[in-house]
Amino acid sequence: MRYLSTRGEAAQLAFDDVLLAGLATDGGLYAPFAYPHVAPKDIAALAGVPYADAAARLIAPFLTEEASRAALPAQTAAAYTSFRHRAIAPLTQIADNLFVLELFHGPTLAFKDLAMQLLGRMMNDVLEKRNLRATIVGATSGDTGAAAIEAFRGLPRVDVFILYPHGRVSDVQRRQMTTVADENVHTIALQGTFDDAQNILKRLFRNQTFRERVCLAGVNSINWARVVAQMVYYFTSGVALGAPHRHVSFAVPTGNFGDVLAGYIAKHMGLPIERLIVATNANDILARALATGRYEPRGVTQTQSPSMDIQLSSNFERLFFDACARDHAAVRAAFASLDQSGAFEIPAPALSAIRAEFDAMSVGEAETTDEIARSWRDAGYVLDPHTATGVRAARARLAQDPATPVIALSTAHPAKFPEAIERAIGHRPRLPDALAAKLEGPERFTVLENDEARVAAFISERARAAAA
Ligand SMILES: N[C@@H](CCOP(=O)(O)O)C(=O)O
Repeated sequence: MRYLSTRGEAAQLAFDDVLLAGLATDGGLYAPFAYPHVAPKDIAALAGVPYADAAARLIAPFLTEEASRAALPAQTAAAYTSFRHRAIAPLTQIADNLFVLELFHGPTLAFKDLAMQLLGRMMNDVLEKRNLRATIVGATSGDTGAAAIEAFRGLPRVDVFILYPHGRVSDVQRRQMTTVADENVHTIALQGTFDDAQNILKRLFRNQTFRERVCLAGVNSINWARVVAQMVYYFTSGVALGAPHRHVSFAVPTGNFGDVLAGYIAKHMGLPIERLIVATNANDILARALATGRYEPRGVTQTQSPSMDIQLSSNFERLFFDACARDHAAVRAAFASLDQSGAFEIPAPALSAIRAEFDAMSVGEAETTDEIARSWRDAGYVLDPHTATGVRAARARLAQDPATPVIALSTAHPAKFPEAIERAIGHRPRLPDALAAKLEGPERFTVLENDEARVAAFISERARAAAA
């Protein structure tokens, strides 16, 4: 399998190079030339298979080098040992045909661990094989940062710099990043929004001199390996509910569009998915884009689901690329228009293609609180505020099509957002003891203004790859 940039002007790469490259040099995102097909008998054969083995089977066709394919089973086996649930991603039913896929049993209590624990191992192996160092820079609205830090802390070949929006993540999310003492971890509180942080990150990737000097690598879902690792739980949960013999729908709380894109990849590999339902909070660019055909970010609104306080959803570019029949010029024109005039129109055939597979729904603050209270009252189940948007959207889908099961992705543990939970149900969920103890340490972070040059200088001064 080889990879091409959505914008068509960067070198075509093998998987291991894509893993280290992050964003393509032309500003596009890497995508595989084709999605590997999984035959119905091979989907059925995943029933009862341990999660790590299923991951190795499903991810292998995306790798280019034979040696990397050979190393994969050991990497997936190691990646999921730190999870607190034997099933890794268990399903819980909370209403008729409504299931919650619990993706928060990893070390940082969010779905990001499912991919990041594997990515850390894959990247480290490639760096060792090539005798290289890397400087990982990541942008986070709350969960990616902690997961990346946990996956890369203490690794001798890697320095990690995480940019988060100052004052816009929960206390638990912040402490998960700032109480880590390892010297290769640097946490930057950016005076801006997540979109500002991600914009800086993308500009750093397009600054060839900086990119080469620090051996820049990325772990956001701009990195294809993140998306591919997240595709696995769509298969395992779909199979648990009867795939390939039965269709299922998925409701996915969405900010940067990486998680729901992983569902789209699973569908294009052969998993029988009826609908992919995008759930957003008040930051509703995706719901508006699907409804109107105009992709137009507005100012970011702060909500009780901070990880989704995003207006510029990076991975929408990969979907748009496919929806435009992989026309690089159309992608370049759309994203140039976004840069220059702040919006682009989705061409009619592309919009129809997207609407054929996706629904979208924006869930407001009051509805989110109401959904947390309802699921607790009716099912005795505590949803985190992000998951609540997904469950709300799943209920709306079930009202239209009660016969097809809907799996709502539970993206984070409720204990990461105690205030939101207390507001809805009157008490705070407990953090798992091991994590609570870790968060007690002193905090270490640097506040930087929203300025690319300041951030670049901060990183250059500290990145060991730059000094080598
Ligand atoms: N919601 C994310 C934002 C970054 O998303 P990613 O999937 O591209 O890493 C977060 O919690 O940080």
